[in-house]
Amino acid sequence: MSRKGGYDYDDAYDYDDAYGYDDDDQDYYGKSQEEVSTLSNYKASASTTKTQYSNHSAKQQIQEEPAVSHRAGDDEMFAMDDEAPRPSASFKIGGGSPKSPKKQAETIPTEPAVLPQVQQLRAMEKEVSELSLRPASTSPARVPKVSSVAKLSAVETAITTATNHKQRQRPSGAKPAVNFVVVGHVDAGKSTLMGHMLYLLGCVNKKTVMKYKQEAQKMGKSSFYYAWILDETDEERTRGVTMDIARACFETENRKYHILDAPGHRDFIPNMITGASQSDAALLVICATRGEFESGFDLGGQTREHALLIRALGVSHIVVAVNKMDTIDWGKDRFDEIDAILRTFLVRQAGFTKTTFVPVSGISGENLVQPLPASHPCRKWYNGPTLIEALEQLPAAERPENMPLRIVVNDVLKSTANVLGLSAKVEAGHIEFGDKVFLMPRADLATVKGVCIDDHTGAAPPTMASKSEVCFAGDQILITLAGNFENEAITAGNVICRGGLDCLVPCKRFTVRIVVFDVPIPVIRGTKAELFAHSLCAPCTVKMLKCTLDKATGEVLKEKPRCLPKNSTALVVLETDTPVNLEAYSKCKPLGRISLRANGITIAAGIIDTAHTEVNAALRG
Ligand SMILES: Nc1nc2c(ncn2[C@@H]2O[C@H](COP(=O)(O)OP(=O)(O)OP(=O)(O)O)[C@@H](O)[C@H]2O)c(=O)[nH]1
Repeated sequence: MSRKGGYDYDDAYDYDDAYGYDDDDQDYYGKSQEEVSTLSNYKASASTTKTQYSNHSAKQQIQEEPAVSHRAGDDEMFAMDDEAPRPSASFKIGGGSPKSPKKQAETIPTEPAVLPQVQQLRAMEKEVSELSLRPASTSPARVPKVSSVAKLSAVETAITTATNHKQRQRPSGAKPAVNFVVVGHVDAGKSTLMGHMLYLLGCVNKKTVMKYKQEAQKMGKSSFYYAWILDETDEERTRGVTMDIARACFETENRKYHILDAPGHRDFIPNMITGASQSDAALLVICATRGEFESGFDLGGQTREHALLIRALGVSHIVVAVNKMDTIDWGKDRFDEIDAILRTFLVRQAGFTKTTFVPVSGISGENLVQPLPASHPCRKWYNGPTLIEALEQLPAAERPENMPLRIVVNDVLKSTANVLGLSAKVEAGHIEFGDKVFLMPRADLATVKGVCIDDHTGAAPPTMASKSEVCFAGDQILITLAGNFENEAITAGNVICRGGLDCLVPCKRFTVRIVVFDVPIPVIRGTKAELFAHSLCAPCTVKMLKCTLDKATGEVLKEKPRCLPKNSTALVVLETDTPVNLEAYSKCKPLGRISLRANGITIAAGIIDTAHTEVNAALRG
């Protein structure tokens, strides 16, 4: 890529152009409730799936944290009557909790720590998008070791084997799908809020919720029963902490939603990254309780880190749920205070252009689905949307449906020597029954025996695709493949592609444009890190520091710098220990975004400029 004249980096970078926003940032305050569309007829669509991401979950130890003082009291939960739960303005709180975010609190930085870097990253994205020459033909998984000799010949076969497929268009009447990740500081109430919303939308029946309520009470965790709708493992329920990404779907009149509920605890950031890298939008859940918002937002709090990460991973649309409003009596002053601090950060530092703030209570269900009644204290000062209305207003994402097929494997649901049942996301292209595909990086040839959108309704996750339909970019799918597989070798982070020119060639070496986060130790040649991208996690080494770049202009500041201090922007060469499924951002955005973590912190994020696939070039002439 030519850098003649420098990159067109500009502090006043136009996010609107790059992300399709309008200039008129809609503000819901002051809008009458009547102006906001009412969305009462949401259809129940599906329940939840917990994706098993073994590498980043249960084995990790959570540090002890002090008690949280603002919880729904165990004995003070509203009683569940025969009707759907009613919002309760007089809902009380109390009780203790085994965990709290307070330990992570330090000081709020006085100056924007990452603003230029994030802007720089956005500028990088824009530039490579413009330079794109042709349509490019869940917890992350450690890359398994593969035999390089066998793999090379298999990859050669894939590159030289064109696999035919039919051109397809998504039916024009199909509802757009929105994938959104739910993020926020530990204990902000993410799972409770989403679980309650699924219940109110009719995706989870009352019997199930009652069962969870009783079981949670027995375990002394009665305030967590809505969270149990998403937190399905015993360990999560005992600890009251989300550890893995939980998936769920629901459908409204206009949209299909796929939720990825991410863990808030910093030990599980890699799992959160997996969710974020598959999402079009984010729901950031903030705890309005005094002291808790501050803990989450201070340096080291996950509100800040999550927001920066999701933006760096290409998520540009965000809705902020200001949760636990019941703990502050739905006070306008506190809401405004949070809005002012957080909006400034999200816009100025993280680079989001449009942010919608919605006051809610996940535990009582207020303002999630039904508008607040006129007598509600919040209605004195808030006439904006309910949470579901705010989600309905997220723009539909553009889908690269006619690009070369790229399907990222999130989970292996069933695995035998001849059949694979996978949970996956189509990032580009489309797929249907009978298609011949390759499973990278091993380049195993496979035939699609079943593929369908993952919107199951059963309590337990399915193991196989139940039907066959054409699935397109953006769809979360279940797919069944027939072939000859080495079971252990198929993991999350594998990518399904076609052969020939559309083949995704695994490689180890990448030139990447990164922004360095607020790191205590500079990045140097030889720095070891974990590279995260889509569902992948691979050990890597910084092999070369090519140059540092000017934040404003993108011009080369210094060739071959000796180190990259915090907040710098640079072009580096990374090498993974084994070949991985990534490609240039200009060819496929979801496969071209990476973040680097070392010693438990995120040290950089960036986009792939070049994937050095020599074998690809040689074979294709
Ligand atoms: N008072 C009150 N308590 C809430 C509300 N929402 C959640 N909680 C409580 O906050 C605690 C944490 O809720 P979770 O839903 O597990 O929080 P989380 O953000 O999903 O937690 P992690 O995923 O582990 O970070 C539970 O005790 C909930 O009952 C709310 O709106 N009001």
